[in-house]
Amino acid sequence: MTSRSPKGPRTLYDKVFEDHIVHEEEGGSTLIYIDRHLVHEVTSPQPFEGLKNAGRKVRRTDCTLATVDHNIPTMSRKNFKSTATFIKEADSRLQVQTLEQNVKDFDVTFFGMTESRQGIVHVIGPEQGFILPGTTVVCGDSHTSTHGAFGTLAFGIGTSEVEHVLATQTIIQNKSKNMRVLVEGDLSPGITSKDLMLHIIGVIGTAGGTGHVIEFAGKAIEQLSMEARMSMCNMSIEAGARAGMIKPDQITYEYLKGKPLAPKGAEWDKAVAYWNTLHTDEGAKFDHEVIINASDIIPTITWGTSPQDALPITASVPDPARVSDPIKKSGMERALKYMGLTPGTALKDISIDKVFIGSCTNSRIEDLRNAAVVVKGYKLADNVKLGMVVPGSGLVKAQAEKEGLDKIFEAAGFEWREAGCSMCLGMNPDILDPEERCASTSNRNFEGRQGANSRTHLMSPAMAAAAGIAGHFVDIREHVYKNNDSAKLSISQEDDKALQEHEKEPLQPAEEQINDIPVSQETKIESAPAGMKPFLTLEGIAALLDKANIDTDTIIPKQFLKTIKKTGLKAGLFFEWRFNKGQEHNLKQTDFVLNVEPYTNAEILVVTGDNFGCGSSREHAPWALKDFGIKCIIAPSFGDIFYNNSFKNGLLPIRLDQNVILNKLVPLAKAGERIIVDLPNQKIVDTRGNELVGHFDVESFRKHCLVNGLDDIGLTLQKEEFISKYEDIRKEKFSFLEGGSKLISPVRGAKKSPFGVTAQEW
Ligand SMILES: CC(C)[C@H](C(=O)O)[C@@H](O)C(=O)O
Ligand code: SF4
Repeated sequence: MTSRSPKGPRTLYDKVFEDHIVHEEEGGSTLIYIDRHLVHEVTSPQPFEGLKNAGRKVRRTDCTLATVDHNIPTMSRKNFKSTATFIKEADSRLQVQTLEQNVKDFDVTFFGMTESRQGIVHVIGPEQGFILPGTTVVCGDSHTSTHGAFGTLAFGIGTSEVEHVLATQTIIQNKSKNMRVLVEGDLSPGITSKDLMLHIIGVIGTAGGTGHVIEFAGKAIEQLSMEARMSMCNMSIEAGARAGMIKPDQITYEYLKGKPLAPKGAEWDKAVAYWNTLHTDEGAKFDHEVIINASDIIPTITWGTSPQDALPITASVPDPARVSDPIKKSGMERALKYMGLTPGTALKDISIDKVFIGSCTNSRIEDLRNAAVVVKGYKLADNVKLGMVVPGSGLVKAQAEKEGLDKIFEAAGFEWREAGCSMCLGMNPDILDPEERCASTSNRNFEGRQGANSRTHLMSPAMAAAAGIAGHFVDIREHVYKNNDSAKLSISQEDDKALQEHEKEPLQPAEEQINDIPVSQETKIESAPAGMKPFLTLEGIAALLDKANIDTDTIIPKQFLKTIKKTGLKAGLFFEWRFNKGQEHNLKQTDFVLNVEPYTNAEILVVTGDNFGCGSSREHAPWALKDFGIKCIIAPSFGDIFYNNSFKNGLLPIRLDQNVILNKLVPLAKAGERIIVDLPNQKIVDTRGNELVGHFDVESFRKHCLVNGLDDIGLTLQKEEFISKYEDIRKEKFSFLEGGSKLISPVRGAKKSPFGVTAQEW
């Protein structure tokens, strides 16, 4: 088994993956080198603590760049004195201060709150030229996929993997499958890459890309700007993909040339010569291909609680009565109830309470320009309580102010804020009140995402801005622009009619996520290091979750991510489902399965729907499940990052065919009977010894680690010889990557920041 593709034409993904192989393990796992590691405050406290405890250092500080974004308030920093006084919320403050301390202790380049290069982690990296074509990029954040716009292999990782990368500059990976989304033809005027991506997710579904790396290709993609490409690749994770990629081209090079960390002179020429080889060869095979006709796409927004609930703006709220699949039907009913919507209502008739323009999907300068041109000369509608514009970085903010965009927004009644994640997930004070409806340019509309019981509709910046002006959703093509040259865009009635009938069934998710290797040989039990308990046989009660697309925001909402520890997360598990706010805001337990006897003692979750653990990379999800007592989850498919994170925490995720789950396991779960999961023999039996599942797949390396309770940082460090050999070759072949974030320098007049690090202005 090798992760190298056979001789012959290769895809863009094959090429980048193969150029980073440090060592191939038995059984298909591969150690790959990581060129760029972005770090933020939410997923880094535990890894840095892990390094400290083990006496390890950050292997390549030049390959690492940190900032603060999720927790920070977005109000004016004019009177900023210190983090201690500026961040009022204690847990948020502690997380930010912990990173401030860690970057000092580990000598990591950091854009803190006192300087203009701070911003959302996925905005600041490209802005500096830190992200270069052909590199491998990771971050403890699912939207790392953004950087695939440069032809990088970029993906989100869990907190354990953050520690692994900090310590070893490598990561253990299984090669994903290749998928291509070919977007043929031209996008119509006014249609953005956000509309295109929402449309694609609506077509393939949130599990459509699971186990794959998607390459976006075709004429419509080639015509997109770098910022528009980033918005698209950003949401590859919402399509379930490991990563999204677009081949680098002239547009990429023009964007990069002159950026502070982009190669210069002869190194630039050497880099471009390499980058020009980064494309899918003629005749290369994709495991899966989807063809989209760009001219089919009209402005698209979401109506439900999953990004795949996307419809053209001309459509109406869908009717569950027309859906036959019982899991889909009940999911849809639940979403409509949550969103407070009635089937048949025209999307354009839905009124809104708030507008959020920001997030790593749509907070770059082009996004702000597109929104500003819409609001220019208008005021927010009377029913709109708040419109917020949150630039992606201090540099975006400065550029927008130079162009006068802030004044346009403020004149219309929008609030102009400082850079950060803000209301995309509301870890800071920017949240919606219960039942408030928001036109949002972010990427996730999960239950509770922007605040408990909040209602999020995803759309492009221009559409969100127009909704703010009108007070309800509008078709941007009908917007009348004031004081500028943008003409009203025309709608082809025919196109609209065809698109109204949009209830397309998402494609089935890939039948297997990763090539599992059944293990026939006996697994040798080695003694486990302290911390991870070996996983052998588990006997326990199974609780049933009859739902698809259970995202990690639902498993553990954002307010529980502010911890700097891995423990004590049980209280937050399925928080919105397990608790209701009673009178005087006392928490009351609901009749959610884990609150009901005997399932309060469940050790196994049996999930009937696809894509359990989709969405965010938060390793807090497996931590919370483990803390509750869950040790094994059985589902038809899992979100890739969650699947990975589970193994790192001794939690066994098992993928089984939906029919097997329904026929063999659901009856026992409903009866509250115990089942036995036998990992060494890879089977499931009942307490009388009857076989329920004769064989389940699990990759041999993962099984080995679980059965032996092994820490994979220790294992990787034993490969030091291979890592340093790779680094020697890299220094020659990819000399233009050397130096990295260490080449960032403070400018003249830089001031000392309150925590003693020189503020870096640019
Ligand atoms: C906090 C972080 C782990 C998370 C992610 O991985 O996506 C966040 O950025 C999000 O958008 O939910
Ligand atoms: S998705 Fe939202 S919370 Fe996550 S990194 Fe992007 S802006 Fe931040």
